[in-house]
Amino acid sequence: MTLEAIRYRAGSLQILNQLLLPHETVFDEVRTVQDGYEAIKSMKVRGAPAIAIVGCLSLAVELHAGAGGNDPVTFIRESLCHLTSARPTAVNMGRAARELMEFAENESMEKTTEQLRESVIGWIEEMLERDVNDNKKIGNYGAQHILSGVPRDSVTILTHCNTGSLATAGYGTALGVVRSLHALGRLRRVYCTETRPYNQGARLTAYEAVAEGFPATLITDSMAALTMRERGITAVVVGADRVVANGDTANKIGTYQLAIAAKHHGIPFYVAAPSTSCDLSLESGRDIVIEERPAEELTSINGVPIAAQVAARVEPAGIITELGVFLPSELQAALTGRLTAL
Ligand SMILES: CSC[C@@H](O)[C@@H](O)C(=O)COP(=O)(O)O
Repeated sequence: MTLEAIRYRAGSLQILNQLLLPHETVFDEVRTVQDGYEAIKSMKVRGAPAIAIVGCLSLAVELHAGAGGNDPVTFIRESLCHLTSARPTAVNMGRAARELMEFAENESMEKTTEQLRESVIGWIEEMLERDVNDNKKIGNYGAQHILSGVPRDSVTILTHCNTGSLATAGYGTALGVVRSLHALGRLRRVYCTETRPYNQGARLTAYEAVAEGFPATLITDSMAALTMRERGITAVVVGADRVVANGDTANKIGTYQLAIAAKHHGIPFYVAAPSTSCDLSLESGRDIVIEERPAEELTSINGVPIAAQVAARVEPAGIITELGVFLPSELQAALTGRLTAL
């Protein structure tokens, strides 16, 4: 079974409102490009591939109703530009916009406006099917690769954020690898990080794991390094919002520290992403525009304030004890009385 997050038929689009999960299953109607933009911006729909698919499908629905009149190309261009601005870090929407615009401009040279609308809708509808097929291949490649290192054993995976059916047209990317391992009977357990501040791991990945029957354990983000040390993690597998030419990857906040902890523990770290998430026009990760979300997403949960409104930054330079201030390397000596603070 695979969860359904996008319901589409010609002229009609409904999306599962992921802000209400796991408590409520509500499908919202998307009738216009503006509805699509708002659903993406507010994160009713999220995950790089799903953002692009829902954005483009919202355009398909409006085109089906005749939007753009005698000049659909201008309408398509303005709509794609608007949709791309909703979540800039995930490259899939921007890339789909570029490719679709090129297609629409070519089609407009030899087709009537009605034919143009139809062929653009057809192009968009293919995105849905392509994404599911790509994800199944990612799942298969990833599972086979990970299993090649452990020929007989089951494996334990740690993943971050939500990269499953809810973040794609179906099957998932990093969670697709987990899904394939489970289907092969080789998944011992998947550890899912809660993924603060928006809790996609706790609200969405844990929900998918229960729905699909994966053996899963939810951990706080702060438990990840210890889990790597104590729980026999075979591999860390995460998704991507954008992978650039040198392999640098932008993904949900917290991915960087997982990569560092994995390296420290000698655990292989994989990024599972379709080629539509790759952006070879950028040389390094420093060129990626990183989306800044509202501070309230950290200081409240579902509108309930949970924190004082301060800006905090932690850069520990030593360990301050009642005996004095010590470097980590000095602590043992300090606590056993062999060293005194200056
Ligand atoms: C297949 S989803 C790939 C990425 O978009 C995913 O790893 C991720 O970080 C999602 O973040 P989100 O902020 O929930 O859109």
